[in-house]
Amino acid sequence: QDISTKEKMSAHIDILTEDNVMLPKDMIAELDQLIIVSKQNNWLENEIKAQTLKAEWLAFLEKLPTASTIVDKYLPIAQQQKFTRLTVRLQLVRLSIYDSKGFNESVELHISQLLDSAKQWGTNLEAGSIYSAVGHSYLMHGLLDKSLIYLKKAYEIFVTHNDQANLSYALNSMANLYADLEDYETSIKYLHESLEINKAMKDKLSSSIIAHNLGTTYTKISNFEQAKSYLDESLKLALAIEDDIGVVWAKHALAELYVKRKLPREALALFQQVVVTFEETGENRELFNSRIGMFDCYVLINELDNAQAQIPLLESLLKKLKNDSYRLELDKRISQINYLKGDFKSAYQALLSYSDESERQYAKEKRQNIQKLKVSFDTEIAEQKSKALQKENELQQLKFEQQSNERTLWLVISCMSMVIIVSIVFLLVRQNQSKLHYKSMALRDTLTQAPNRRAILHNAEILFSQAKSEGSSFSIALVDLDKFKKVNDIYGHDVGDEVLKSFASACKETLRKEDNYGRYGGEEWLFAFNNLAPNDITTIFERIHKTFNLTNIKGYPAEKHITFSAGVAFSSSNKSLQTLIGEADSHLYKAKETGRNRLVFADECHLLS
Ligand SMILES: Nc1nc2c(ncn2[C@@H]2O[C@H](COP(=O)(O)OP(=O)(O)OP(=O)(O)O)[C@@H](O)[C@H]2O)c(=O)[nH]1
Repeated sequence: QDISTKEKMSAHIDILTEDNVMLPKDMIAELDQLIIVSKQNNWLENEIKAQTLKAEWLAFLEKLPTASTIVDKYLPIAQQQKFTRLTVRLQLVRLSIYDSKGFNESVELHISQLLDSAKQWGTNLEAGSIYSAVGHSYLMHGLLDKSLIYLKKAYEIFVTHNDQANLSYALNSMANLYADLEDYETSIKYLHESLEINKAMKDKLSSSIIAHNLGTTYTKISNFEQAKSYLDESLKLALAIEDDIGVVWAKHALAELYVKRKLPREALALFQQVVVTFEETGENRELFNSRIGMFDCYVLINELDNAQAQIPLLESLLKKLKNDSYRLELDKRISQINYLKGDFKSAYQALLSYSDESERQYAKEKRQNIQKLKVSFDTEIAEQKSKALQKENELQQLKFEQQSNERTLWLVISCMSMVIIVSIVFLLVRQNQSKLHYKSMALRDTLTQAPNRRAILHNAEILFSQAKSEGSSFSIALVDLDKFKKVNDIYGHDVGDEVLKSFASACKETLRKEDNYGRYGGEEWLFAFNNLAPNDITTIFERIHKTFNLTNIKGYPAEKHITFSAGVAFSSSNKSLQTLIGEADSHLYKAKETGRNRLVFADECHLLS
């Protein structure tokens, strides 16, 4: 392999990580080589990558102390260098090491840390690996409900990513779980699925392990035919890949199957083979189990001396194992062999010891179960608490969102209210304005914009009453434009209109605020004055006359003057306004009669200049 550059070596280690075919010992040898090269070149990431893969393999081969040394050294470095994926993998190796020491608080703590980091990975493969390892760990410690939760989580992630290798591992763990629940049918179903995947991947090592599991499970349900076929397959695969441990395990399982099938000689032959290997590898647990198997076989074929010969060997193994359940197994056999050999006293003593040990173990197991339940219960409570906290946070968040929505709603409502209020105010103002407009229209002459007949009569009435109550003088003047018909006839009605407008403007410009005037009808105008002497009235009309004739009237020749005539009447004690107007009218008539362009009072006349 070309490992001449850092990148090439890294890619090569990735290929090794995916490799399912290589023999374990070749894999370890290759990794050791890569570790040396990366150390020489200072390729730290490659070194950790290779060490991680090596630790995974060692843990898988149950070489836990060596795996542990690697994890202790490289996990802190991976964390420090922020090699997150490698960190997760090393943490999982550490979990499997802790697992082997039994369920305790450090396992629980490690699991909760791993689950925390799994959350950060979402549905990535890393999260799947964590869930799978956690599920496996719970499974090992008999916490089956928890195990199932995490194995299923892992299973879903692996299906999504189509990660066959991990999928088969999760399936295998699930199969073990159902076997523990004594639901062997489900267990076998998962094992078959897992085996198919591994066969498709040509992963002989995993296939051998799963075939072994299938064989032992079929043994449990006494389906000896299937059991034999899968154990044979497992043995064949293990031999093909020179997996010594796999070979021994398969033979061991076959031997147990033969014991169950009451074929002690066949079983014995296999046990005799496996003990040699277990003695070499120092796997004392398996060695002990095999020697117990041999003992049982010798008893079955009635070779009691050979059976008895196993006892001291088992005793010395037990010293190394320091396991109470093995003590029980051994006491049972000691009692049995003494009984069979007729040494009833020793048999009885061994039975007593068996019974005491059994009682002690039962009590211990009970305590352990209680402890286990307690840990499980505490975890459950912690989980519930964290869930409650999460829910509370979610609620808080919702509340906050609701509040902000409410605030927005109120803002919208306030804005809308403001808009509505402004609109209403606007409409009210408009309405008021138009009311004023209509009011002004009702009191104003539309052509000249001067007060109309209604207005001038109304104003005159007010002034008249005021003068009466104050005892001041009040006078009325009725004015009529001279020969206005001619203006219309000669210059047109429009020009006539312009003349009327000019007269109105001349009046407005000239008169004081307190004087009142208005268009009485056609070209006739009514004026109402308070506190004015005839002279004052004359001055006013002179001024109006002047202003009127100085005004440039559109369509009317400037040199041609328009004159007007007026009849003035003064109030006296009991005259009404109408009487006064009537008087003024007759004075106007007089003015017209006497030559126009003049003011006629009751007894005097004034010519306008
Ligand atoms: N252009 C115009 N003419 C009007 C209006 N109102 C009345 N007139 C005209 O004013 C004229 C009034 O004429 P008359 O009352 O006969 O008298 P006159 O021609 O003014 O002559 P004297 O009053 O005798 O000086 C009529 O021809 C009306 O049609 C108006 O609003 N616009």
